[in-house]
Amino acid sequence: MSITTEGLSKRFNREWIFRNFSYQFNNGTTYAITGPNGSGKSTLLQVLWGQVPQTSGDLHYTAPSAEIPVEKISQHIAIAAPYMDLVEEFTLREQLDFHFSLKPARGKVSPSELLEIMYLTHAKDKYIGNFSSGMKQRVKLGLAFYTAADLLFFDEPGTNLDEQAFAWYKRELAKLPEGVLTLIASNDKDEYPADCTVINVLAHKS
Ligand SMILES: Nc1ncnc2c1ncn2[C@@H]1O[C@H](COP(=O)(O)OP(=O)(O)OP(=O)(O)O)[C@@H](O)[C@H]1O
Repeated sequence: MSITTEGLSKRFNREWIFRNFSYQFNNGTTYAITGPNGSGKSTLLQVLWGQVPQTSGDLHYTAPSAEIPVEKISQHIAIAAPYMDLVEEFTLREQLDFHFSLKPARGKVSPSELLEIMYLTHAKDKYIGNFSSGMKQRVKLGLAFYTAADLLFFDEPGTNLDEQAFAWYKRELAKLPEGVLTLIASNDKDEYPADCTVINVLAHKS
């Protein structure tokens, strides 16, 4: 999967968040979206995954065989972001079953295997609403890593993770299969690979 933007622009009220952003995000590549608080990292990600409409410009998703229309892109993406909520009323096991009833798992990993991968088997019958913020973040990341998606979006992935969980996040990131396009919005260099392509939103304000 690749994403091509042509003159992509987003304005909230009178403020241009980014303007005339033309770029090709290539298949199998990892990108960091950087910029200070409020510069537009989350907005750019949300426009790129088709949730927030752009003010002007074009956005194209291309799979190896064909172009994918924006209304079908949700089948190809996985997202872990602070504003994407889990279902608080579900137990963890129910959350996993629900998620994988909507989207297939990467490498046919089973919910039990994913519980182990996330180091959360002990919490499988606990309600998500009673999880700590770090546990919730591990679930969001685990679901994103193990959904069979061509496009992965992470917004502030290290939020609330302790040292051990952060190391786990880095290991899982490094294990992603070739061919996955990964975008990471972050201001923390540790959250994205040192050799990835960095795009600073501030460079696209005009
Ligand atoms: N729905 C909205 N309506 C109006 N303004 C918005 C909306 N969403 C975001 N903004 C504004 O757009 C700007 C960019 O916000 P955004 O959340 O994309 O920044 P960010 O770089 O991700 O910030 P942070 O590092 O704090 O997460 C901010 O000024 C914000 O107030």
